Amino acid sequence: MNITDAARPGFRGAARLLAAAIALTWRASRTLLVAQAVTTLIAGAVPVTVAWLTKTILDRITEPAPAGGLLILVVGLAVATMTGAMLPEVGQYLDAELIRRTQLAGQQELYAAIGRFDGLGRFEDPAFQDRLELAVNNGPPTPAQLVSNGLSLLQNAVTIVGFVAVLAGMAPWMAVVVTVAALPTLRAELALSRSRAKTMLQLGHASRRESFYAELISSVTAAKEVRLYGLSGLFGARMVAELRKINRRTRNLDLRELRVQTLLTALAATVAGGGLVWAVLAARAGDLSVGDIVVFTAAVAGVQGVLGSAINVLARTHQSLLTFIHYRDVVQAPPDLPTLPDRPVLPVPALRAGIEFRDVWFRYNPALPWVLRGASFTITAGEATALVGLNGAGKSTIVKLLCRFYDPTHGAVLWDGVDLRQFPVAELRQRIGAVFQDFMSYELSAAENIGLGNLPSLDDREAIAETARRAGCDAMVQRLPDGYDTLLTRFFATEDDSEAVGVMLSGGQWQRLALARAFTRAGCDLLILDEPSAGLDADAEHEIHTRLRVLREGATSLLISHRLSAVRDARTILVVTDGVVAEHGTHQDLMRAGGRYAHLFSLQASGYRDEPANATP
Ligand SMILES: Nc1ncnc2c1ncn2[C@@H]1O[C@H](COP(=O)(O)OP(=O)(O)OP(=O)(O)O)[C@@H](O)[C@H]1O
Repeated sequence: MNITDAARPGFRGAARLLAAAIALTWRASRTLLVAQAVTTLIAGAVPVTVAWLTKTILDRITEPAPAGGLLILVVGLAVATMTGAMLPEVGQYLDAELIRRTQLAGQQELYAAIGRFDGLGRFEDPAFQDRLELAVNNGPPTPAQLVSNGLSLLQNAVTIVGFVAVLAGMAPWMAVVVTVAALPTLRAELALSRSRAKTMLQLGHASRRESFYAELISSVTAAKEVRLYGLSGLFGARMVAELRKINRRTRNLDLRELRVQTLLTALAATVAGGGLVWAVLAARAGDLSVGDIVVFTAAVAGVQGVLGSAINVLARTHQSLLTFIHYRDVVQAPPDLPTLPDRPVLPVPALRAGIEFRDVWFRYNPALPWVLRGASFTITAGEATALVGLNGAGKSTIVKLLCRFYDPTHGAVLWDGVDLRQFPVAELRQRIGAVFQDFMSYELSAAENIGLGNLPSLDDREAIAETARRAGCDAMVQRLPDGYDTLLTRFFATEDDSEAVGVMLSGGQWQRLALARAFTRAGCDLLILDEPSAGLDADAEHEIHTRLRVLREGATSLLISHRLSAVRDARTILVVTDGVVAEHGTHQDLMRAGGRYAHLFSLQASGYRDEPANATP
C-alpha cells in the first residue's frame, strides 16, 4: 500500500484531501453546510461594517452642519453589533452539529473500509498499525474540522479584504506593511504544524507501547500473572518511560512554538504601535478626522487580529490535512488480497475433488524465515484428514492459508483445481467452518456466542439449541442463570436490565461454545478443527472426539491435534516437518513406515502405559 508522506502532502494532494473532506461533509448534511457557509460570510462582513458605520457616525456628529440620516446609521450600527454578538453562538452550534454528523459518517466509512480488509497482513504490520491508530483516533472528526476551518478562513478573508480596503484608502503603505508583516508568521506556523504532525506519527510506536503497558496493568486478562509475578511495578515503570519519551518530544515542540509566537507577537505590536503614532501625528496636522483615527485603529487591529487568527486556522487546517491523510490512506487502501489479474473471477463451486497445496512457499514477511518451503499435499473431499507436527511446524499457518487470510508467497492453493485467488474471499469463507486454536470468546449472550457462526440464523433460538446439542454444550448452557440469554461477561450489563449479572465461563466451556459456533455451519464444504479439545477434561475430550467422528463422517474436514490418539482414525494423516509434508498416509501406514509420526505416537502411547507391577517401589 502506498502510504503518502505525512509531512508533505503537496499542493495538489492538499486540494484533493480538501475536496474529499468537503464531499464527506456534504454527504453528512448539506443543509448544515450551507447554513454554516452563509453564517460565516455574514460574520466576516460584520467587523468592517461596524467600523465603517462608527466612522461615518462620528464624522457626521463632528461635522459643523450635520447631514441627515444619522438615525438610520445608528440603527444600522446597532443591528450590525447585535448580529456580530449573536453569530458566534449560532456558528458554534452549527459547527458542533456538523462535526457530530460528519464524525458519524466518517466513522461508518472508516470502519466499513477496515472491515473490507480481507487478510491479516495489514493488522500485523506496525507501520500500518500506526496509521490505523491515527486514522481511528483522529480521522472521523477531521473532515468537519477541515470544512469548519475552511469556512473560518473565508470569514477571515472577507474581514481582511474589507479592512485592507479601508486602510488602503487612508494609508496604502500601512496596508502593505501590515500584510507583509504577516508572512513570516504564516511560514513559521506552517513549519510548526508540519513538525507537529511528523512528531505525532513518529510517536505512534511509543504511544501504542504506552497503552499496551497501561492495559497490562489494568486488564482482567493479565491480572492473575501480573499479581502472581509482581509485574505491575515493572510494567508501570515502562509505561511511564514511554510517556516521558512522548512528553519530551511534545514539550520541545511546545517550547519552539512559544519562542516563535513571542517573536511574532512583538513584530505585530511594533507595526500596530508605529501605525498609531503616524495616525495621531496625521490627525494633529489636520490630515485625518476623529472618525478616521477610530477606523484606522480598528482596521490595523482588525487586520492584525484576523490575520493572526487566519494563520492559526491555516496551521490547524494544515495539521488536520496531515491527519486526514491517514484516514484517506485507510479508506482508499487497495484490496489487500487481490484476485489474480490474468484470470477470471469465478463463483466458488461446492467442493467435489479436494483442496491441493501445490508447492506452497510461505513466510509472514520478507524479513522473516520461511514457514512453508514447498509444501504439497491434498485434502480429499468427503474425507477426514489430520495434520500433525511439532510446535511451530506450520499447522496453523496452513489453516490460515486455507481460509485465505494470507496468500502463498510462491505456489498455489487449489480448490478443485482452481486457485483460491480466483474466488471472492467472502464467498470462499462462507463454505468453511472453523474452530481456531485462538478462538474468540465474545462478551455477549450464550446464544449469540453460538449464533454468530451463521448470521442468518442469529435469532433462530431453536437452530442454536440444536447446534449446541450436537456440540454437547446444551446442558451446560441450560444450567446458566438465564440459559441461552445469559450474558457471558462481568463487564457489560444488558441494556434493559442493568442489574443483571453476567457469568464468566471456564476455558473448556468457552471451547465448547466455539465448537458449537463452528457447527452452525453444518454441511459446509470444509470443517477445520485446530486443537478443538485442547482445554477439555478427559471425559469431555473423549465425548467431543466421538461426536466429531460422527460429524466428520462423509464430510471434508481437517483436524489438527497434538493428541495423536484423536487423529489415528483419520483417512489421511499429514505430518508437517521443516515446512513440508514429510509423511502422509493412514495411521497404520505411518506406523509401519516407522518415521516421525511413529516415533511421536509411540512416545505418547508409552506415557499411558502402566508401569509393570514389580517396578513400583
Ligand atoms: N502472524 C505471524 N507473524 C509472524 N510469524 C508467525 C505468525 N504466526 C506464526 N508465525 C510463525 O510461523 C511459524 C509456524 O507457526 P504456526 O502457528 O503455524 O505453527 P503450529 O504448527 O500451528 O504450532 P503449534 O503446534 O504450536 O500450534 C512459527 O515459527 C511462528 O513463530
